Amino acid sequence: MYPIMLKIEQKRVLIVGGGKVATQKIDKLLEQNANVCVVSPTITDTLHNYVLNGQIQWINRTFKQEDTKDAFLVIAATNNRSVNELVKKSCSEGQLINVVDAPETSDFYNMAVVERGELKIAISTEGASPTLARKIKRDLIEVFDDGYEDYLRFLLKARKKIKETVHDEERKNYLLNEIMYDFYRKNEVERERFLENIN
Ligand SMILES: C[C@@]1(CC(=O)O)c2cc3[nH]c(cc4nc(cc5[nH]c(cc(n2)[C@H]1CCC(=O)O)[C@@](C)(CC(=O)O)[C@@H]5CCC(=O)O)C(CC(=O)O)=C4CCC(=O)O)c(CCC(=O)O)c3CC(=O)O
Ligand SMILES: NC(=O)C1=CN([C@@H]2O[C@H](COP(=O)(O)OP(=O)(O)OC[C@H]3O[C@@H](n4cnc5c(N)ncnc54)[C@H](O)[C@@H]3O)[C@@H](O)[C@H]2O)C=CC1
Repeated sequence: MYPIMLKIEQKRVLIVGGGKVATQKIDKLLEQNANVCVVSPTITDTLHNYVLNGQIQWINRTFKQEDTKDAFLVIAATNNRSVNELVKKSCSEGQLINVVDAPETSDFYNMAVVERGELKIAISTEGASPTLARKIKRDLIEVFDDGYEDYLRFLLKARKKIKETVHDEERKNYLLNEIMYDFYRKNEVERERFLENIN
């Protein structure tokens, strides 16, 4: 499997089924501002709230093959294997599909993700053990604490300024490596000082 980051903002995502698993996937899609549409005769209370708040669209009935038309990405998340298979069959070659109970027929898997601002660490076991992926995520949450969010903002600023102001290649590389020291991650005052002294 080929790992990438996918821009999903405003893209049409169809979720078939409105249960526990659908809700878990939709939460993550909404965080990335996807345009989510759910087809299902029943939905969870959480999804109901999203409908009331205008955050998702809900088609209140069972799946029809034409529902997949116009979707960029599709998740078949019903508790009925043959319905999920039909959803997969209804997709065209170019559509990305995830079937929650049939990894072998999916184009992509969802990953366990640790987010610290711009830093995203995604874990996959390629379907072998989603629970291990979740466990590793919990371990990484401890290692990569909240501080990484500010640190990464600093790295972005510093990198930009170094590229704009330092033209000597050797010094540029020196400075880009210098900011990797934990010292800067842990100390805001040192970060400010570093930014002021770039020349
Ligand atoms: C292939 C994949 C396809 C996909 O869903 O994309 C898939 C498939 C299946 N999951 C199943 C079960 C569970 N999945 C979880 C949890 C997560 N599952 C996720 C991803 C993936 N799950 C993809 C591979 C990821 C990888 O391997 O790295 C995570 C990481 C991300 C996410 O869902 O967003 C998220 C944790 C996120 C977090 O904590 O951050 C739990 C635990 C829990 O819910 O607490 C259980 C119950 C325990 C168990 O069964 O192990 C079953 C059996 C269903 C059944 O028996 O009926 C199948 C189907 C099969 O294996 O055939
Ligand atoms: N990939 C993953 O991460 C995981 C996958 N699973 C699998 O996910 C599946 C769904 O699990 P849950 O969400 O817990 O089930 P659930 O019972 O909570 O929800 C099923 C949903 O599918 C809807 N549905 C049923 N027939 C439909 C149809 N013809 N058209 C549209 N919607 C329909 C139901 O109305 C309900 O909203 C299970 O088969 C399970 O094996 C379970 C755990 C994790």
